Amino acid sequence: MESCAEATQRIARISAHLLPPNFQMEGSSVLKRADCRAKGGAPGFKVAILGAAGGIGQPLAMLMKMNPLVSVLHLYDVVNTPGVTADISHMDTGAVVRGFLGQPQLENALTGMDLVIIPAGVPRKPGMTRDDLFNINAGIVRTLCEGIAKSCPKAIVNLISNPVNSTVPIAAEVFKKAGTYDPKRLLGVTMLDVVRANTFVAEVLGLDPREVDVPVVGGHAGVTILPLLSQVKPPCFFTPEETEYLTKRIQDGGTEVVQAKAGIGSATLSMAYAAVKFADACLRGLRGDAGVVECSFVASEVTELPFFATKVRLGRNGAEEIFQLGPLNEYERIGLEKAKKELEASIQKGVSFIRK
Ligand SMILES: NC(=O)c1ccc[n+]([C@@H]2O[C@H](COP(=O)([O-])OP(=O)(O)OC[C@H]3O[C@@H](n4cnc5c(N)ncnc54)[C@H](O)[C@@H]3O)[C@@H](O)[C@H]2O)c1
Ligand SMILES: O=C(O)C[C@H](O)C(=O)O
Repeated sequence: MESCAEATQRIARISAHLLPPNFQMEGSSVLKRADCRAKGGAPGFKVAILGAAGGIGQPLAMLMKMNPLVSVLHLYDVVNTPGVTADISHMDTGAVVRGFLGQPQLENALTGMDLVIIPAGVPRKPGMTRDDLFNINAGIVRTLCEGIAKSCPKAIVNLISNPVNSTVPIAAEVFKKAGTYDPKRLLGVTMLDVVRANTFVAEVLGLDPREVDVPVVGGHAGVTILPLLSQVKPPCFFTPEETEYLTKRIQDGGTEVVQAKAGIGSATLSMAYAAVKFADACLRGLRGDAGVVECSFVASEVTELPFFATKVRLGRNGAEEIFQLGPLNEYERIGLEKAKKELEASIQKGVSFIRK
């Protein structure tokens, strides 16, 4: 007759074999890495998502698990990562998934990472601006970036948390303080503006959005989002009414979603899609692919401001080349002046938050 202790040991042995080898929670006693045949040694990059249990974090984690360039995926949040990690680890794709819960596990979540994607922080509710998120999200971004400076100072950082126009300068100041700042490796994610611009322009022109390329420059809030409709590919012409409609719709795209969600939050699914599109471009750059170009909010000398979103070429070191704005029409020149005015204040607010 099997004793109670023997039965417990037998069940533990069976469980260890039933659990997928690519699921691990930091501190888990059920399955030790040593018990697994899979060691996560497949070629590819190590990616961490900070804020992985959130509205963006979950679909982003799912899509990154599907990315063949990712060999190891670390999911960090202050809540709910055990469930998200268990769930995503059942996907039969190559990346090994590990979950990390709470501040004491931040260091392990970050150690050895090539790319860190940050969608941690609170989202907007109707009636709020992105700047209204500053008070909460600035502190979150500071803490996470201190962790990056300590545990993976060479990682490329994709910063999604709003207000991006201020959180990127905050991250830069944290890295400067730690002595690890490399401007090429810190990228504010403005890809959703490009994704929206491609979609809305394609709608107006009657084209497939996948054939359309709209540069969106400036920053990521209201008038700082500046679509350059005069530079759309394929080359096309817009009436003044179309230009006004498209510019406003692209600038207010985030608010359109916030209002439609009516208090539940802001864009999550389209953002996860955009974040993966951008992260994939960063990974292709890291791999050494030639000609990887996307828009991003980065340290820049394109204008007199210290940060600005333009097209950048992504390479082994991050944003290796920053492209100039190119020829602007009168409408865009006026938009640029408005964008710079608001951006300057947002950047300064971020810098002061750390320097004060
Ligand atoms: N850059 C963009 O284009 C863009 C687009 C959409 C949303 N956003 C921003 O992304 C952020 C997240 O949006 P969401 O809809 O996923 O919000 P959410 O509230 O659904 O998820 C945020 C997650 O962050 C986690 N979090 C909070 N503090 C943390 C900390 N200190 N460390 C780690 N994780 C922490 C929360 O637990 C939560 O799981 C918001 O600031 C939002 O405004 C940016
Ligand atoms: O609008 C928001 O608050 C979220 C995000 O910045 C967006 O553009 O959808």
